[in-house]
Amino acid sequence: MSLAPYDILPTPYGGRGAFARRFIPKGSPVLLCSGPYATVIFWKFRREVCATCFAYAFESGKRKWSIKLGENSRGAGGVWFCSEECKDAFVQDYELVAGQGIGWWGEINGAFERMLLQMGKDVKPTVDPLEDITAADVTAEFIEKTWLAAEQSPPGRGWTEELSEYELDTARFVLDGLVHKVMEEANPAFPSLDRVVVGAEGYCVSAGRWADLMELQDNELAMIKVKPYTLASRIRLYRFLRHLVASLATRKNVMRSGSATPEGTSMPLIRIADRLKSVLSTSLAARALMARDHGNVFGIWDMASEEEGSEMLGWAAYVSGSYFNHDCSPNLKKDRVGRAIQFRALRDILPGEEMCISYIDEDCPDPKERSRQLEQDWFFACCCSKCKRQLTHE
Ligand SMILES: C[S@@+](CC[C@H](N)C(=O)[O-])C[C@H]1O[C@@H](n2cnc3c(N)ncnc32)[C@H](O)[C@@H]1O
Repeated sequence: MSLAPYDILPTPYGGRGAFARRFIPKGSPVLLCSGPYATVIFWKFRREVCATCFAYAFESGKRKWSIKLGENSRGAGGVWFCSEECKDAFVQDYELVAGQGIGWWGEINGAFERMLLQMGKDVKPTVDPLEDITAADVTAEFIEKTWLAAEQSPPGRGWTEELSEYELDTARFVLDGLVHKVMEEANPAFPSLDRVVVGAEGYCVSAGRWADLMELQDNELAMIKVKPYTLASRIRLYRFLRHLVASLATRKNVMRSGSATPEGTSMPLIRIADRLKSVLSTSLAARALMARDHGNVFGIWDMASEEEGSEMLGWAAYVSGSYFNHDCSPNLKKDRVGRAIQFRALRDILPGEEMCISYIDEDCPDPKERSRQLEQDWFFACCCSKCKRQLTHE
């Protein structure tokens, strides 16, 4: 029997949601997700935000964090932390075999940075017809054919095409998700994957597994209909990641990080690089992750109050937290607690009641304006009872 105070069940308006199994008093902690499955800290904040607990250096009176993992040379990759404990926790999280280190992780991120150095050099002007599609062109069949064509064209040599900062951050998010997928396959006994406990914080879960992430509703078609240019962008990111992995495979014989094989190569890197290459040989996994990005991820915000104007530092996929649907009169609130995200009851919740957060500013009194925001930014038409009530009484 599940330890959660709610069940995940189909909703009358499609997809699934969380329904209270018992009476939940106001203020009770309902769920604590200890960490996300995939994360990205915006590149411009990489030195200011701890990669483990997301602490923002400015809030501690510092310009940046000084504890770093990775070499100092240009294009070597790197990641910053607020403390040695956070650095150790990061290594533990990515270590395939305890004590072997995460040299392979540095190599992959270094390769990413080297691709950035090549970007924009010797670019031959090309016209991508996908850039000009309109909502009328977008059908499930068209999207399918476009992805198929992308996976059938092999990764060329070198990468010079420019990607926007947002695209690069999305590529880092997707890469992090794929890395977790292949780590999970390489070591299915990874101890932190399925942790579930009930303690003072209520029902607590770990990041979950790829299969859990894939259970979430995807909104590929809905999003591309609203923003047709995202199809070209997603295909570009897929091609970029294939290039990245191809470049790893050709460098493997000169690597010395991680544990050495008799040939002097890095075993964990080869294992991960080969698995990444295989996972990107079709578009399935990268596409599925992108299809669940918008609509399921949570922004990582600094801790400043709303009046002070808080800043978004990145975004993260907290799988278990993503089962909560939106309601314009929510009964749950969420708070970030370091790397974790916690959900609490905003009021008493009755058995059988759906448990929802708000994805937007629910104080907006105009239901049409709220619907517009949800359709434009979240790609769905709101079916909550407040909207239904307000819209039918107009
Ligand atoms: C974070 S997920 C919530 C879990 C999702 N229902 C599932 O089964 O995976 C967000 C998606 O749920 C659906 N959704 C959430 N709140 C909704 C609402 N108030 N009305 C209609 N659909 C909603 C939309 O499809 C949205 O893209």
